[in-house]
Amino acid sequence: MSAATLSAAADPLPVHAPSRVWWGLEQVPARPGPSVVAMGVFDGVHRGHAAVVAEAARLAGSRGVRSVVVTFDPHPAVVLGRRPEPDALVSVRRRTELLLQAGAHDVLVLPFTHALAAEPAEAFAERVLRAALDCRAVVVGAGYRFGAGGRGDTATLQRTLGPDATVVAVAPVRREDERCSSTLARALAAQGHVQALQELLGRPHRVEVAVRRGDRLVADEGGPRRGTGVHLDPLDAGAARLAPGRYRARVLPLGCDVGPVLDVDVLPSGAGPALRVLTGSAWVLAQRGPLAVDLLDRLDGATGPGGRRDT
Ligand SMILES: Cc1cc2nc3c(=O)[nH]c(=O)nc-3n(C[C@H](O)[C@H](O)[C@H](O)COP(=O)(O)O)c2cc1C
Ligand SMILES: Nc1ncnc2c1ncn2[C@@H]1O[C@H](COP(=O)(O)OP(=O)(O)OP(=O)(O)O)[C@@H](O)[C@H]1O
Repeated sequence: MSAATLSAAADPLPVHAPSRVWWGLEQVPARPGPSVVAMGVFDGVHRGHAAVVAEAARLAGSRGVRSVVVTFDPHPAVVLGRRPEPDALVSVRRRTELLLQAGAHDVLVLPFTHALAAEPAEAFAERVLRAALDCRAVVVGAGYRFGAGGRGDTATLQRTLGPDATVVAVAPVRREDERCSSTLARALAAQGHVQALQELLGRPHRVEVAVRRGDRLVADEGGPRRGTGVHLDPLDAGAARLAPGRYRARVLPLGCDVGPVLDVDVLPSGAGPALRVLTGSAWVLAQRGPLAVDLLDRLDGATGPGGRRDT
């Protein structure tokens, strides 16, 4: 379909309208305007995901329409019992932010339920992509499967959306010799390989925290040692459990892009990472709002994949 045909279609939401996040299909406006859709889970928004979202944004831009990411939460593998526990790399709220930063105009978060898992791929493409989102093109990674039994693929999308629709399969983005995936990213986080994780994500892995006030243990002047510092509470339980240990991290007021590099402990804990800064406590306590902790290096001897030291 030509750009002219697409722009001639009724579009009550102009392409320059502010970005939106729709929490469920019921929040999608009745006539959202034509779209280019990128589809998948996108936990952590790694470089492979970013390539898919960027391709959707590029196609949408060339056609004068909006790009919409359709994402599922919780992860189908968790809902279907293929993974034992919720272990997302980032919360779904942060995921939506990262998807918008990667170039999506809008994000549709669909609750993944057993009922949805049973829906055939064709029915999903018809109901959500075509009817709700007026989708003119779909972008997924090569080999992406969806729908009941995982039977939907790019051929299913082409057949259901018709010959005028464009279906793009993005070639696998790799880190070293491995395909980037959220599974790999979660494994690197769990092993504390934060440098490798940064290469995979294209940015440092971030944990957002609140400073626990009135709980300062011991002043850190005189050098870091266990039992000193300020506790930081993760803002949401979505972050995958990071390997306990000592890290070097850039600590930033949320929304800013400058801040000091501090030593941070990730403490063993039952419910996600609880953190403690060991240096710069005075700076941390002087901050008013929540902080972002961008993990840069492991300081206590973790080795990278293949035996390479991560520090
Ligand atoms: C619309 C839709 C999207 C899906 N997307 C994903 C996905 O992104 N990643 C994933 O692992 N499974 C996804 N699934 C789950 C599988 O495709 C499939 O439903 C699941 O493997 C259930 O298979 P079963 O019927 O053999 O149990 C999706 C399912 C549906 C219905
Ligand atoms: N390395 C990659 N290169 C290109 N596209 C990718 C890559 N990884 C995932 N995609 C695509 O990005 C979208 C979202 O990916 P999705 O989260 O479903 O897969 P994933 O990263 O392999 O996650 P998981 O490991 O949890 O299954 C899908 O369309 C998927 O095919």
